[in-house]
Amino acid sequence: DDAIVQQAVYDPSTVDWKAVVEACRLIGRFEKRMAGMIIRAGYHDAMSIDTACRKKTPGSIKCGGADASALLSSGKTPAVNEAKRNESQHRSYLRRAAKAIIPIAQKYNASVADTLAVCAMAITSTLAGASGRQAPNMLDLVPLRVGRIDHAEANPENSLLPGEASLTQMSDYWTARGMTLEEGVALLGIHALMENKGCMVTSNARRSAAYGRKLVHTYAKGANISTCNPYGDGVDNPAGKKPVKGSCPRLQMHKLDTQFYLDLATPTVSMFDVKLDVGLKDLDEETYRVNLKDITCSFSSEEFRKVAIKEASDERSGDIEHWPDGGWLVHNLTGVFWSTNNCQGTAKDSKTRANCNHMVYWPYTRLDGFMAAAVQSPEELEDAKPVVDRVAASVKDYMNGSAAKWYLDYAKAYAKMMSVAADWSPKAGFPTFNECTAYVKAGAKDESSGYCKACTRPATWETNAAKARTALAASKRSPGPCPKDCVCASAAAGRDFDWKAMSCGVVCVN
Ligand code: HEM
Repeated sequence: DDAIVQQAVYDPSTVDWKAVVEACRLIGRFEKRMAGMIIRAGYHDAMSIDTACRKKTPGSIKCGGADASALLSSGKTPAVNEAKRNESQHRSYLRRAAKAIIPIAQKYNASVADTLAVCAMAITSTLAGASGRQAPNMLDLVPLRVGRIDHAEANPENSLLPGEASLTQMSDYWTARGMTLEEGVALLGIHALMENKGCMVTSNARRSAAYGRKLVHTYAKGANISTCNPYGDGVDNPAGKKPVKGSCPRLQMHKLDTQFYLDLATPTVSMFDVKLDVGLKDLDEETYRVNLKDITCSFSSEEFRKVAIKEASDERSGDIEHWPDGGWLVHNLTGVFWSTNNCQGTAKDSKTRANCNHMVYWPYTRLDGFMAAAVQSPEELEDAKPVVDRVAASVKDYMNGSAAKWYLDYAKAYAKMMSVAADWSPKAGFPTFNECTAYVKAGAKDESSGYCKACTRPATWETNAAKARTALAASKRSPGPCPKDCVCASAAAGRDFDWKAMSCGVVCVN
């Protein structure tokens, strides 16, 4: 019956979006690294698209898109579980994002896909921005449509761009997904958030036999190593200490500005492969100690650092083979190496010189390195000139332009990316983020409408970071069966949601 199906349609206008945004910001304030992880999760969710499939069957949910399948798909193999794929392994970021996002969606009766899109755009405001300011909330810059429908079925495998792709492949990749190359370049500026930007303070970086003679974060025995973002193991720095300011001019951790483009435009950039094929348990004591520092350095909260230390020590003692999905150190990164020679005053371009005050080694992807080459040494690239020129023009634009311009372009591109292949509810629309505060609660069912009864916001609504902590801790529970009194699941029948794989929470709030 049409009327009943219509009733079951997801209506994003009933969601208290302002509260959703606030909840996302609490997550970011609790652990700054969660910003990068959630932003990356949004990207992986939205752009895992089988473009041939989409061409053949436009709008088919099986072809991929921003449907929260990155967070909801479950199963034993990568084919049916996006979190188990290679590209999802790094620090288990998809799992961490799922644990933060799903409870928020449940609480506010929003789709998980919408919650992920909204959070990924709002959480930027928990990071430092350009010139000592706070980075903007991207939702303040552009409107974001809501009404995405969730699908717990995994999006197609092998549909994300590998880190070693060429510029031509990158151009084709974005174009096939309805995005422009320029939008892709604007999005990649987010790689400013890649981990360990200036965490470690030492001049003793060296080549390591254990790492195949690659330059890594390995240091001469007894080197005086300190971190700009002190970690909380209680040995070198007191637990929970905030990142140091002032004495660490190279610290870029948790800072969202145009540093990515400035780096790409730094003279004497070169790339090398870091094949981390040695597990923690095979490292000598000194190297292990430094690696531990390095690992914990990129987290801002004591809680996440403790987990990182525990998991590293479990891996070292052989209790877990890898952490926790088999992805601890096995991912292959391409390092991008900047000589600082030209920073001492020989560089012709004063703007560039002024901005190359970073460590000699920061991790970026090989693709990022190719983008640097488009600016530095285009003759070395095999890509067609128009592609190289377009990449170089965009990079230079952001290098020379104001951060405000990049923020705006990035926000536009991110909102578009989260929308191009979404499956929309007929009630999709643009929220003002100031809508009603009503939401549904578990247990009671309004017989006349078939929905859960609306209820008012409890007086004890969470307004502080301590509560975000609780939410995170609670979210570590694996999804259980629907509570007995949760009679509202049927209200979501029209939403094509896999209730077996997930808890019933998208409708029912515990
Ligand atoms: C299109 C080509 C892209 C490639 C090849 C790529 C690849 C990668 C790789 C290899 C890493 C590092 C992981 C590691 O250390 O093992 C990374 C990190 C990251 N990527 Fe991308 N990425 C791409 C696009 C994007 C886009 C469009 C976004 C979002 C707008 C994004 C957001 C991030 C973030 C935030 C991180 C750091 C996450 C963290 O805190 O660990 N990436 N990416």
